[in-house]
Amino acid sequence: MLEIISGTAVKKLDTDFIAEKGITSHRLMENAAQAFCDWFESNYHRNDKVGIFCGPGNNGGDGLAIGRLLWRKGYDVIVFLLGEEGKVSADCRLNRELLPDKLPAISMSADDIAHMEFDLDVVIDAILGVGVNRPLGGDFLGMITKLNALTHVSRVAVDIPTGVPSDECLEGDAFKADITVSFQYPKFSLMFPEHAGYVGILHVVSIGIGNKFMRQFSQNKFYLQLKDVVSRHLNFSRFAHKGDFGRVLLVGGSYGSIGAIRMCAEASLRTGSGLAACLVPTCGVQVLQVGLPEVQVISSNSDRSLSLAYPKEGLDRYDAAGIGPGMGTTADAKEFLLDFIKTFKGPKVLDADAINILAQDKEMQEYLGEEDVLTPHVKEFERLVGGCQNHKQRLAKAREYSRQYGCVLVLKGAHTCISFPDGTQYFNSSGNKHMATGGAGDVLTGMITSFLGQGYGVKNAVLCGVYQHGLAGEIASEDKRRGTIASDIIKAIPKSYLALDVD
Ligand SMILES: NC(=O)C1=CN([C@@H]2O[C@H](COP(=O)(O)OP(=O)(O)OC[C@H]3O[C@@H](n4cnc5c(N)ncnc54)[C@H](OP(=O)(O)O)[C@@H]3O)[C@@H](O)[C@H]2O)[C@@H](O)CC1
Ligand SMILES: [K+]
Repeated sequence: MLEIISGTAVKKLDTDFIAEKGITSHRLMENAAQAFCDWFESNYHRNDKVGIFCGPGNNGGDGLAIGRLLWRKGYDVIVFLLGEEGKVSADCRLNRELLPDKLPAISMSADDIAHMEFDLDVVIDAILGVGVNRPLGGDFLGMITKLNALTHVSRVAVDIPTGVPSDECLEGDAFKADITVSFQYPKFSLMFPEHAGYVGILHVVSIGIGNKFMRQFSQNKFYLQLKDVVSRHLNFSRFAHKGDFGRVLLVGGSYGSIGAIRMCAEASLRTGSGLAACLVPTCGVQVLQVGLPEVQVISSNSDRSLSLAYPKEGLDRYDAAGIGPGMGTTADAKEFLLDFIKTFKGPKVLDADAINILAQDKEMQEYLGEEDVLTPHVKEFERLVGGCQNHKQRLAKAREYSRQYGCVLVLKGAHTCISFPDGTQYFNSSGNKHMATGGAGDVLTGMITSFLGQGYGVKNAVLCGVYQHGLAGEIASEDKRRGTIASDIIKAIPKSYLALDVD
């Protein structure tokens, strides 16, 4: 699994790796440039006009090597050089010298930056990488402002968009990439929503530094990819019966919000649960029985909201429970939740209104344990822990919350962050913007609950659930784009098993 290490550790990683492998730093830069070009070739045509903007450090060195390699492949390349002569790093200088004579390279003066017009199809930003140590100003800011204003170009950042610090939140402006191709591991700050408009779509390419080597820089932060979840899935034999696939109970719904629990239950079934039952107020019984004939429905003896008057016998029949979607936060619902948490002994996922209720009742949080999973979005999370200045602080608080209460915390977002009580954090790589739609969270709750019910350990259930939810979203939106709705994600769950090659 890919480690996410600090941007400031890169220099040491670089020198240690070079020393251990007995290679030159130039070779490592060449590997990086080659990895970028391999990705570039499968995404851009040779007749695209490519401008590569190269700064004075090693990020600029990468850009120069990329220019040389793309030019050799027949791309129409032009290189622009920025930065003071005195600051040019050794490998950057070497790559300047290696530029073929026929490859056009232009040193940009302050005057050029102000007045030059660019006629390009693709802009490659190799001005600054993880070495940025202050907000952009002067010529670099002028250049970035100009590049950001260009229309009808595709903007690609090398390693990290110029100006974005690798471990902190951006101050001031930065290059606004459509795509960022990051070397070896995603830099921590690429996970922050504050940087979404600068990073664009993130690709991580390997430059040959093995995981074993990266581990010594570990900060217990990992990037969750497809290959990391496949082996975490359980295999079921031909003789498996519905009991083996688990019985799950989805708890929630209130008058006008029965759809949430329906989506949650349907997602559980599509994820493979042998049996799904819903516990809802009576107003939801008919709706569910007609709308989703595969579920069993039990109800509390109250019409519009769940209440203490619910059937407690037989709860131990269920292997896992998902609680909260559409539940509301009425006094009845609060009483119900406290009682249910005390009564139900199996693993459970708490979502939506269950989290809102927990946030109002600190005492209830003391009942959380290692088999419990909380799945808040950012607003719900801040109701739990208080306001946060930025995502970096939010991630630190998520880690702390999980440690303090001994539960798993899934902070939902573009790179959903899963915090475990041992302090490890996993950042999800799957999913896309089209999943930002009502009900997508209910689907996730149903999926994680399903894996818990199928007998997955809590860690595997959450990692598999979060990754596959994103994958199903990607599949659903392939032909629907912004027209994707949560039910489409549910329908795509079976196909996501095909993509994972899990039967
Ligand atoms: N091990 C790896 O993973 C590998 C890493 N590789 C690559 O190396 C990159 C890191 O290279 P790097 O350390 O040379 O830093 P880089 O980002 O080029 O900038 C340094 C220059 O910027 C300057 N500067 C700073 N802030 C500034 C500002 N606001 N405005 C203006 N100037 C500013 C600073 O000078 P200063 O002004 O601070 O004296 C210095 O001159 C990394 O992102 C990746 O692309 C690959 O080659 C493969 C192996
Ligand atoms: K860059």
